[in-house]
Amino acid sequence: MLGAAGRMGQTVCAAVEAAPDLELVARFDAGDDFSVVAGSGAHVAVDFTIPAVTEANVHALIDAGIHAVVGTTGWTDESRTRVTEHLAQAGPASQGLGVLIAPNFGLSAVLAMTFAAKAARYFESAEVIELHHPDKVDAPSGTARHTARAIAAARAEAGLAPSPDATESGFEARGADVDGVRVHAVRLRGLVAHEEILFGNVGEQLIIRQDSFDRVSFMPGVLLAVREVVTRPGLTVGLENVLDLT
Ligand SMILES: NC(=O)C1=CN([C@@H]2O[C@H](COP(=O)(O)OP(=O)(O)OC[C@H]3O[C@@H](n4cnc5c(N)ncnc54)[C@H](OP(=O)(O)O)[C@@H]3O)[C@@H](O)[C@H]2O)C=CC1
Ligand SMILES: O=C(O)C1=N[C@H](C(=O)O)C[C@H](O)C1
Repeated sequence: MLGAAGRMGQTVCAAVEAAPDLELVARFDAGDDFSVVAGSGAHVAVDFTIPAVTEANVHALIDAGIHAVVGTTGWTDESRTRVTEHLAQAGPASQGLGVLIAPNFGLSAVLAMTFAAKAARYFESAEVIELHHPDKVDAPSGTARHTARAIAAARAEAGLAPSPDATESGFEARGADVDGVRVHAVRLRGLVAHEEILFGNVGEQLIIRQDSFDRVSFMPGVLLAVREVVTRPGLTVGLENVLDLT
């Protein structure tokens, strides 16, 4: 487990230790030598660290011949491409390795994203609001970015015009622009991880909302990914692929 002492890391360690078919063989954190992982005999590593280090961790795991399940945010098209290329060029010890990166392992979040992508083509307006605990270091959330990109792709495929918006000044109040979809981030003590996707037409509105009230909500998805990644060579992005929701 990479990031073992973190909020997600501790929860994953407990879930793995409670799973009869899995064994926790190494806990790795900031300042530790990577030999803790490389020499552990691990088949699969789970990374919940920080955006600044997660890509380097994945490259080190590929070099060590260890499959990777990644929940850490901060991934870009470029960093994902580098992982795909590394997997393709990997030596004999790393042949057939799988890397599964998911912006969200919660079933409610994965379903919300899937439903939003399906709904996107039918509405003139679409915006995303993500709401999180105030200790989160990045904004907007990886989940909200993934959601907005999927909405944008569906809108583009359907030939929709940009969401109407007459705003002339004060654009900073309109949230981040993710591929033309506005994303708003709330940070509030008491929250864990929540997302609302709003769609509007003249005279009607659809709101899709999901709430992770506890980090245990991510664990079935993380454990499913740990079991599945060994059967999926190459890079997989999004748990929706494992759940057959695409
Ligand atoms: N995909 C999903 O379903 C979910 C994704 N996340 C994402 O997971 C990530 C972690 O979230 P969370 O657990 O809340 O964050 P935390 O800050 O609680 O945990 C991060 C952990 O990573 C450790 N760390 C920092 N640098 C390194 C390093 N170089 N090598 C190894 N470990 C390091 C930190 O140690 P230290 O504190 O000593 O620096 C800390 O223990 C975030 O990007 C978050 O957005 C979160 C929840 C669900
Ligand atoms: O930092 C968090 O807590 C979470 N991060 C992920 C994200 O940025 O989407 C997943 C979930 O929202 C919790």
